[in-house]
Parts: sequence; structure tokens; C-alpha cells
Amino acid sequence: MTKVLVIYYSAFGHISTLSEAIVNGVEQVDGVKAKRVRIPEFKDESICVVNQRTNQKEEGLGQHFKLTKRVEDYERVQQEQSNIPVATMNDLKEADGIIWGFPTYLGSMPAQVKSFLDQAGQFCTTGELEGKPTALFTSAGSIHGGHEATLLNSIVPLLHLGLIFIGLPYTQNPEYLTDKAVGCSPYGVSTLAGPDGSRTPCKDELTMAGRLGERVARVAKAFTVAKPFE
Ligand SMILES: Cc1cc2nc3c(=O)[nH]c(=O)nc-3n(C[C@H](O)[C@H](O)[C@H](O)COP(=O)(O)O)c2cc1C
Repeated sequence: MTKVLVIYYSAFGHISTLSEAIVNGVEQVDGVKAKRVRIPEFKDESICVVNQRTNQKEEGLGQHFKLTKRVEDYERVQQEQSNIPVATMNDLKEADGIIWGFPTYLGSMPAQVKSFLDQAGQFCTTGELEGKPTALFTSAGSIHGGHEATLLNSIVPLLHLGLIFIGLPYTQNPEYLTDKAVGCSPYGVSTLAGPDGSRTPCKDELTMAGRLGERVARVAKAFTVAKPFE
């Protein structure tokens, strides 16, 4: 059985929703099983969405973000995710393919994810993740808020780990060839949350998320049979 790990961090649930579509796509491929895990949250005092409630007012630009409601959303979503196992270094070692999902924070990955990846840095010297197919999905507040930047700059640590990056090709994903506000690009899956987080992933984004899962699963399965790096 080929194992694909879908590993994610989600504050408000958009990434969590995409991760379910990705799992469904992975499991379209015979002989491939998905495991969904979440990257651990920081301790309370460093969680930026909680700090925003105490440090910012809902006036000026802050009105657009509906911060008080966002913290309520955050607390609800964390509760809903409490049954998803917390990711470990062992999960990475056991997987034949790894798909990472996280929101765009300042045009890059959240610190929670970077912290987890830094711990995985131990595998640079052991080579235990080398040759495994990998892919990315993200979510951003606004259309030009940096989802493509996040996908592109997040490839860098994955290459340090020796993972083999899988994108989302045009011919199989015509939905992103549009003038409408739809996420996804050749670099991976993405969705738009809207400034106040009220937009949820649309049908096209969920379809493309499924296809990315399936694509990684196909490559992971082929690699477990062919063992091209042994
Ligand atoms: C600290 C922080 C930084 C953010 N930075 C960006 C940003 O650079 N661009 C953007 O479009 N949205 C930004 N957002 C909005 C998030 O991308 C949005 O809340 C996220 O995509 C929702 O995903 P989730 O529901 O899985 O948490 C930021 C949010 C937070 C809390």
C-alpha cells in the first residue's frame, strides 16, 4: 500500500476544507491510502490571530477583517480539528508522498509551518525524505495577497529536503484559465478566503485540489514500484 501524507495548518478552516478534497483525490488511485495530519499550533501567547483581538481595534482597515468574529471562527475551527492527529516527524518518514497545505501569511508560510519544517531539517543529512513526490496548497485573503508567492517560496525548503515537486498543469486544470476570482495556478492549489474570511473554497478549486491529490498519489505509487532512486 502506498501512503500519501496530507499535512496542513489551518486557522479558519479554508485549508482544512481543501485538505479533505485532496484526501479524496489521493484515494481515487487504487492501492494508495491518504493520512491527514495537522501541524501543531503554537502556545497561546504566540498565536497571531489571538493576539490581533487584544492588540487591534475594529476601525479603519481593521473593519474589513472583522477581528472579533475571526477569533470566534478560529476557536471553533480549532475545536472541529481536534480529532485530526497532530503531525510527527515519523509521519514524514513513513509517507511515500507528502502534500503540504497552509494559509498565506505575509506572502509566505505561517511560522507554525516553518517551525515544523525546521525540525524536519534533520532529514537533510539522513536523506530519509529524498525522492518522495510533494506538492503544495494555500489560501489567501485577497486575489493579489500572495498565494502564488507563497507556493513559489515554499518550494525552497522542500527542495532542501530532497522532495520532488509536483505542480498543477494547465491542460488538466482548465478551470484556472479564467478571468474570474478563482485560485490555483501551475504552482499548486489555492483558494481565496476574502478579507474577512467569509468566502469558502469554490467547486472549481475543490475539483483542482482533488486532481492534485490524485497526481501526487499516481507518482508516489509509481515510485514505490519502480524505486527510481535506489
Ligand atoms: C498573520 C496573518 C497574515 C496574513 N497575511 C496575508 C497575506 O499576506 N496575504 C493575504 O492575502 N492574506 C493574508 N492573511 C489572510 C489569510 O491568508 C487567511 O486568513 C487564510 O488564507 C485563511 O486560511 P485558513 O482558513 O485555512 O486559516 C493573513 C492572515 C494572518 C492571520
